[in-house]
Amino acid sequence: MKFSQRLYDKVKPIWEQNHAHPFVQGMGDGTLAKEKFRFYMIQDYLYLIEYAKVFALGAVKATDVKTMARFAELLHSTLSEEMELHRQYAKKFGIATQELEEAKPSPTTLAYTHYMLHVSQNGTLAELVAALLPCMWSYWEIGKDLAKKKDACDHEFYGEWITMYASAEFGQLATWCINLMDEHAKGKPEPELRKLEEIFLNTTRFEYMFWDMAYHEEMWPNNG
Ligand SMILES: Cc1ncc(CO)c(N)n1
Repeated sequence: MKFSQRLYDKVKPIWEQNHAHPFVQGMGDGTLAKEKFRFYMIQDYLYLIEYAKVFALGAVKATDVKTMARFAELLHSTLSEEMELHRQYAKKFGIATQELEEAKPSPTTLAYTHYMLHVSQNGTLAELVAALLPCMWSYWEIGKDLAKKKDACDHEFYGEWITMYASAEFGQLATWCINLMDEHAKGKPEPELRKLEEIFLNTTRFEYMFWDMAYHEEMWPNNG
């Protein structure tokens, strides 16, 4: 069995919870409150700034030029394409550039991004890939799932989001990451595989928490 299949089986129940989450379902049927999506967009923009740095670290840790180039492409496409989607949404939702740039991360955004950066800075390339894989893979799965729903891709607010994450281009990036994980897991002893599995599980848990944080527009307690 491929290592990625083992990872998938391990987190399947959590991914099912992601798909069933009212935030995700609300994007799919178009009923999600705009305020919640606005909150999500701002937090996700902050998330992507840190996430892009994980790709930069991937380029640093890559041991061949081809992998290095691919990480550089991912860094570029995150900054110019994925974050451009967010900037366009910000315009649509009346979020000024200044508000976007001055926004502060919620506890969940901070914990999630810091965990990913910690693993990426201190771990092996395989550990870095295990940390970022749930982000790409689970968004692609959610995108494809929502795109199947009637009219979802044409929705005034959520259609562009669904179209981007369901796209073949995004799918190719996710597939590349899945293959890279399998390549780097090959021949590794069981204790190392268990460590990779734990990292993958942790960022999967954070993905769920991110949806939940957005749905509840959760910042620090006591308005602090
Ligand atoms: C929280 C989160 N996970 C994954 C992605 C996909 O890149 C994203 N934009 N945001």
